[in-house]
Amino acid sequence: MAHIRLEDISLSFPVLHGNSRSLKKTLLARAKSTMTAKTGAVGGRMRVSGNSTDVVEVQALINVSFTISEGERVGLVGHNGAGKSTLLRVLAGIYETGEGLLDIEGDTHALIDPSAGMNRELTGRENIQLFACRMGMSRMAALELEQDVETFSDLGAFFDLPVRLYSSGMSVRLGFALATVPRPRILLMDEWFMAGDQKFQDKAKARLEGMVDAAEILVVTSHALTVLREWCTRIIWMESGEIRMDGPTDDVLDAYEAAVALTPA
Ligand SMILES: Nc1ncnc2c1ncn2[C@@H]1O[C@H](COP(=O)(O)OP(=O)(O)OP(=O)(O)O)[C@@H](O)[C@H]1O
Repeated sequence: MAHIRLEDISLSFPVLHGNSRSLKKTLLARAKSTMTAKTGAVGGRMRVSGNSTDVVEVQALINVSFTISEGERVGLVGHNGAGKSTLLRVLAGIYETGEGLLDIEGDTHALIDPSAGMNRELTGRENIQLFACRMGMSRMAALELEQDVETFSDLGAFFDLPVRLYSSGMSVRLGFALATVPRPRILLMDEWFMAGDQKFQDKAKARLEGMVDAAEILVVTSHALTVLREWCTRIIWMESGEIRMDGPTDDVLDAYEAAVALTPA
Protein backbone atom coordinates (compact mmCIF):
# COMPACT_ATOMS: atom_id res chain seq x y z
CA MET A 1 0.00 0.00 0.00
CA ALA A 2 1.40 3.37 -0.99
CA HIS A 3 2.03 5.77 1.88
CA ILE A 4 4.06 8.81 2.93
CA ARG A 5 5.17 9.29 6.51
CA LEU A 6 7.06 12.34 7.76
CA GLU A 7 8.21 12.86 11.31
CA ASP A 8 9.89 16.05 12.49
CA ILE A 9 11.21 17.09 9.09
CA SER A 10 13.04 20.42 9.12
CA LEU A 11 14.95 22.18 6.35
CA SER A 12 16.84 25.48 6.34
CA PHE A 13 18.55 27.42 3.55
CA PRO A 14 21.54 29.67 4.28
CA VAL A 15 20.71 33.11 2.86
CA LEU A 16 23.52 35.34 4.14
CA HIS A 17 27.19 34.57 4.83
CA GLY A 18 29.45 37.11 6.43
CA ASN A 19 29.96 38.91 9.68
CA SER A 20 28.39 42.28 8.85
CA ARG A 21 26.52 42.78 12.16
CA SER A 22 24.39 45.68 10.92
CA LEU A 23 23.20 43.84 7.80
CA LYS A 24 22.38 40.76 9.88
CA LYS A 25 20.52 42.87 12.44
CA THR A 26 18.49 44.69 9.77
CA LEU A 27 17.60 41.44 8.02
CA LEU A 28 16.50 39.67 11.19
CA ALA A 29 14.49 42.70 12.41
CA ARG A 30 12.66 43.01 9.07
CA ALA A 31 11.99 39.27 9.00
CA LYS A 32 10.57 39.47 12.52
CA SER A 33 8.22 42.33 11.61
CA THR A 34 6.75 40.38 8.66
CA MET A 35 6.22 37.40 10.97
CA THR A 36 4.26 39.18 13.65
CA ALA A 37 1.13 39.66 11.54
CA LYS A 38 0.52 35.90 11.49
CA THR A 39 -1.61 35.40 8.39
CA GLY A 40 0.12 38.24 6.57
CA ALA A 41 3.50 36.55 6.89
CA VAL A 42 5.74 36.06 3.87
CA GLY A 43 8.52 33.49 3.66
CA GLY A 44 10.03 31.18 6.25
CA ARG A 45 11.48 32.22 9.60
CA MET A 46 14.95 33.72 9.62
CA ARG A 47 17.50 33.01 12.28
CA VAL A 48 21.23 32.98 12.86
CA SER A 49 22.45 29.46 12.11
CA GLY A 50 22.92 27.17 15.08
CA ASN A 51 26.35 26.14 13.73
CA SER A 52 27.80 29.51 12.81
CA THR A 53 27.07 33.04 13.94
CA ASP A 54 28.19 34.27 10.47
CA VAL A 55 25.31 32.61 8.66
CA VAL A 56 21.68 33.73 8.53
CA GLU A 57 19.32 31.00 7.39
CA VAL A 58 15.67 30.77 6.47
CA GLN A 59 13.78 27.88 8.03
CA ALA A 60 11.65 26.65 5.14
CA LEU A 61 10.31 23.64 7.08
CA ILE A 62 10.08 23.30 10.85
CA ASN A 63 9.26 19.96 12.49
CA VAL A 64 6.76 18.90 9.84
CA SER A 65 4.99 15.61 10.63
CA PHE A 66 2.09 13.83 8.90
CA THR A 67 1.07 10.54 7.32
CA ILE A 68 -0.68 10.24 3.96
CA SER A 69 -2.37 6.94 3.14
CA GLU A 70 -3.43 5.30 -0.10
CA GLY A 71 -6.45 6.98 -1.70
CA GLU A 72 -5.78 10.41 -0.21
CA ARG A 73 -5.68 13.53 -2.39
CA VAL A 74 -3.82 16.16 -0.41
CA GLY A 75 -3.61 19.88 -1.21
CA LEU A 76 -0.96 22.20 0.26
CA VAL A 77 -1.98 25.82 0.84
CA GLY A 78 -0.35 28.79 2.52
CA HIS A 79 1.09 32.25 1.96
CA ASN A 80 4.00 32.96 -0.41
CA GLY A 81 7.09 31.32 1.04
CA ALA A 82 5.14 29.16 3.51
CA GLY A 83 7.16 26.09 2.51
CA LYS A 84 4.78 24.29 0.12
CA SER A 85 7.20 23.85 -2.79
CA THR A 86 10.04 22.96 -0.45
CA LEU A 87 7.88 20.25 1.10
CA LEU A 88 6.99 18.92 -2.35
CA ARG A 89 10.68 18.81 -3.26
CA VAL A 90 11.50 16.92 -0.07
CA LEU A 91 8.82 14.35 -0.97
CA ALA A 92 10.25 14.11 -4.49
CA GLY A 93 13.75 13.44 -3.11
CA ILE A 94 15.13 16.65 -4.67
CA TYR A 95 16.06 18.06 -1.25
CA GLU A 96 17.61 15.86 1.41
CA THR A 97 16.89 16.52 5.05
CA GLY A 98 19.35 15.58 7.73
CA GLU A 99 16.88 15.43 10.58
CA GLY A 100 13.62 13.56 11.07
CA LEU A 101 12.09 10.56 9.35
CA LEU A 102 10.91 10.35 5.75
CA ASP A 103 9.30 7.05 4.82
CA ILE A 104 7.77 6.71 1.35
CA GLU A 105 6.28 3.49 -0.04
CA GLY A 106 5.56 3.63 -3.79
CA ASP A 107 7.22 5.27 -6.80
CA THR A 108 6.90 9.04 -6.98
CA HIS A 109 6.72 11.31 -10.01
CA ALA A 110 6.99 15.05 -9.61
CA LEU A 111 5.39 17.62 -11.90
CA ILE A 112 7.47 20.47 -10.59
CA ASP A 113 9.49 21.99 -13.41
CA PRO A 114 7.97 21.92 -16.92
CA SER A 115 11.39 22.14 -18.55
CA ALA A 116 13.03 19.47 -16.36
CA GLY A 117 15.30 17.24 -18.42
CA MET A 118 14.81 19.30 -21.62
CA ASN A 119 17.79 20.13 -23.79
CA ARG A 120 16.99 23.60 -25.14
CA GLU A 121 19.30 23.19 -28.14
CA LEU A 122 17.31 20.18 -29.39
CA THR A 123 13.91 20.33 -31.08
CA GLY A 124 10.72 19.25 -29.32
CA ARG A 125 10.74 16.03 -31.33
CA GLU A 126 14.40 15.29 -30.54
CA ASN A 127 13.76 15.86 -26.84
CA ILE A 128 10.97 13.28 -26.92
CA GLN A 129 13.23 10.81 -28.73
CA LEU A 130 15.94 11.40 -26.14
CA PHE A 131 13.45 10.83 -23.31
CA ALA A 132 12.29 7.55 -24.93
CA CYS A 133 15.90 6.46 -25.30
CA ARG A 134 16.65 7.25 -21.63
CA MET A 135 13.58 5.28 -20.56
CA GLY A 136 14.72 2.31 -22.67
CA MET A 137 11.47 2.31 -24.70
CA SER A 138 11.01 0.04 -27.72
CA ARG A 139 10.96 1.68 -31.18
CA MET A 140 7.20 1.22 -31.40
CA ALA A 141 6.55 2.69 -27.93
CA ALA A 142 8.87 5.62 -28.70
CA LEU A 143 6.96 6.37 -31.91
CA GLU A 144 3.63 6.26 -30.06
CA LEU A 145 5.02 8.62 -27.42
CA GLU A 146 6.27 11.01 -30.09
CA GLN A 147 2.86 11.08 -31.80
CA ASP A 148 1.03 11.48 -28.49
CA VAL A 149 3.18 14.42 -27.37
CA GLU A 150 3.09 16.05 -30.83
CA THR A 151 -0.71 15.90 -30.97
CA PHE A 152 -1.23 16.97 -27.40
CA SER A 153 1.26 19.86 -27.34
CA ASP A 154 -0.16 21.16 -30.66
CA LEU A 155 2.98 23.14 -31.44
CA GLY A 156 2.68 22.83 -35.21
CA ALA A 157 5.94 23.57 -37.04
CA PHE A 158 7.60 24.59 -33.75
CA PHE A 159 7.73 20.92 -32.72
CA ASP A 160 10.66 20.61 -35.16
CA LEU A 161 12.45 23.75 -34.02
CA PRO A 162 14.88 24.06 -31.05
CA VAL A 163 13.19 24.50 -27.68
CA ARG A 164 15.24 27.67 -27.05
CA LEU A 165 13.01 29.39 -29.63
CA TYR A 166 9.81 28.59 -27.72
CA SER A 167 7.87 31.10 -25.65
CA SER A 168 7.40 30.14 -21.99
CA GLY A 169 3.84 28.96 -22.71
CA MET A 170 5.07 26.81 -25.60
CA SER A 171 7.74 25.23 -23.37
CA VAL A 172 5.03 24.45 -20.82
CA ARG A 173 2.93 22.72 -23.52
CA LEU A 174 5.84 20.45 -24.47
CA GLY A 175 7.01 19.86 -20.90
CA PHE A 176 3.49 19.19 -19.72
CA ALA A 177 2.75 16.71 -22.52
CA LEU A 178 5.90 14.76 -21.69
CA ALA A 179 5.68 15.00 -17.90
CA THR A 180 2.15 13.59 -17.88
CA VAL A 181 3.11 10.35 -19.63
CA PRO A 182 4.19 8.29 -16.56
CA ARG A 183 1.61 6.66 -14.30
CA PRO A 184 3.20 6.81 -10.81
CA ARG A 185 1.65 5.49 -7.59
CA ILE A 186 2.46 8.79 -5.87
CA LEU A 187 1.93 11.96 -7.89
CA LEU A 188 3.46 15.24 -6.66
CA MET A 189 2.34 18.36 -8.45
CA ASP A 190 3.26 22.04 -8.27
CA GLU A 191 0.90 24.68 -9.53
CA TRP A 192 2.69 25.35 -12.81
CA PHE A 193 0.12 23.03 -14.45
CA MET A 194 -2.23 26.03 -14.37
CA ALA A 195 0.01 27.78 -16.92
CA GLY A 196 -0.77 28.08 -20.62
CA ASP A 197 -3.65 29.75 -22.44
CA GLN A 198 -7.29 28.93 -21.65
CA LYS A 199 -7.70 26.41 -24.50
CA PHE A 200 -4.60 24.55 -23.36
CA GLN A 201 -5.68 24.63 -19.71
CA ASP A 202 -8.94 22.85 -20.54
CA LYS A 203 -7.05 20.15 -22.44
CA ALA A 204 -4.42 19.95 -19.71
CA LYS A 205 -7.04 19.50 -17.01
CA ALA A 206 -8.58 16.52 -18.80
CA ARG A 207 -5.15 14.89 -19.24
CA LEU A 208 -4.17 15.57 -15.63
CA GLU A 209 -7.41 14.10 -14.34
CA GLY A 210 -6.51 10.81 -16.04
CA MET A 211 -3.14 10.86 -14.33
CA VAL A 212 -4.58 11.83 -10.95
CA ASP A 213 -7.23 9.08 -11.16
CA ALA A 214 -4.54 6.48 -11.80
CA ALA A 215 -2.38 7.62 -8.84
CA GLU A 216 -2.82 6.08 -5.40
CA ILE A 217 -1.72 9.29 -3.67
CA LEU A 218 -1.79 12.89 -4.91
CA VAL A 219 -0.02 15.81 -3.25
CA VAL A 220 -0.64 19.11 -5.00
CA THR A 221 0.26 22.68 -4.13
CA SER A 222 -1.85 25.50 -5.51
CA HIS A 223 -3.26 28.94 -4.77
CA ALA A 224 -6.32 28.00 -6.88
CA LEU A 225 -8.68 27.02 -4.08
CA THR A 226 -11.50 25.97 -6.43
CA VAL A 227 -9.19 23.37 -8.00
CA LEU A 228 -8.21 22.12 -4.53
CA ARG A 229 -11.87 21.90 -3.45
CA GLU A 230 -12.60 19.85 -6.56
CA TRP A 231 -9.61 17.52 -6.39
CA CYS A 232 -8.59 17.11 -2.77
CA THR A 233 -9.93 15.09 0.14
CA ARG A 234 -7.57 16.73 2.62
CA ILE A 235 -5.70 20.02 2.97
CA ILE A 236 -2.50 20.84 4.82
CA TRP A 237 -2.22 24.57 5.56
CA MET A 238 1.40 25.69 5.87
CA GLU A 239 2.48 28.87 7.62
CA SER A 240 6.11 29.99 7.77
CA GLY A 241 7.40 26.43 7.52
CA GLU A 242 4.99 24.89 10.02
CA ILE A 243 1.68 23.09 9.69
CA ARG A 244 -1.07 25.41 10.90
CA MET A 245 -4.01 23.10 10.15
CA ASP A 246 -4.49 19.64 8.62
CA GLY A 247 -7.90 18.13 7.92
CA PRO A 248 -10.83 17.62 5.52
CA THR A 249 -10.78 19.96 2.51
CA ASP A 250 -13.80 22.11 3.30
CA ASP A 251 -12.90 22.55 6.99
CA VAL A 252 -9.36 23.73 6.28
CA LEU A 253 -10.13 25.84 3.21
CA ASP A 254 -13.02 27.60 4.97
CA ALA A 255 -10.70 28.48 7.87
CA TYR A 256 -7.92 29.50 5.47
CA GLU A 257 -10.21 31.75 3.42
CA ALA A 258 -11.56 33.34 6.59
CA ALA A 259 -8.01 34.04 7.83
CA VAL A 260 -6.94 35.48 4.47
CA ALA A 261 -10.03 37.72 4.40
CA LEU A 262 -8.97 39.15 7.81
CA THR A 263 -5.48 39.97 6.57
CA PRO A 264 -5.01 43.65 5.69
CA ALA A 265 -4.43 44.10 1.93
N1 LIG B 1 16.79 27.41 -2.96
C1 LIG B 1 16.50 28.24 -1.98
N2 LIG B 1 17.46 29.00 -1.40
C2 LIG B 1 17.17 29.85 -0.37
N3 LIG B 1 15.94 29.99 0.15
C3 LIG B 1 14.95 29.26 -0.38
C4 LIG B 1 15.17 28.37 -1.47
N4 LIG B 1 13.98 27.77 -1.78
C5 LIG B 1 13.08 28.29 -0.93
N5 LIG B 1 13.66 29.18 -0.09
C6 LIG B 1 13.00 29.93 0.99
O1 LIG B 1 12.24 28.97 1.73
C7 LIG B 1 10.97 29.53 2.10
C8 LIG B 1 9.87 28.61 1.55
O2 LIG B 1 9.85 28.70 0.14
P1 LIG B 1 8.86 27.82 -0.76
O3 LIG B 1 9.30 28.00 -2.18
O4 LIG B 1 8.81 26.45 -0.25
O5 LIG B 1 7.47 28.56 -0.50
P2 LIG B 1 6.05 28.33 -1.16
O6 LIG B 1 5.09 28.10 -0.05
O7 LIG B 1 6.12 27.31 -2.24
O8 LIG B 1 5.77 29.77 -1.78
P3 LIG B 1 4.94 30.26 -3.09
O9 LIG B 1 3.50 30.09 -2.80
O10 LIG B 1 5.35 31.70 -3.18
O11 LIG B 1 5.44 29.45 -4.26
C9 LIG B 1 10.93 30.95 1.54
O12 LIG B 1 11.25 31.86 2.59
C10 LIG B 1 12.01 30.98 0.47
O13 LIG B 1 12.62 32.25 0.41
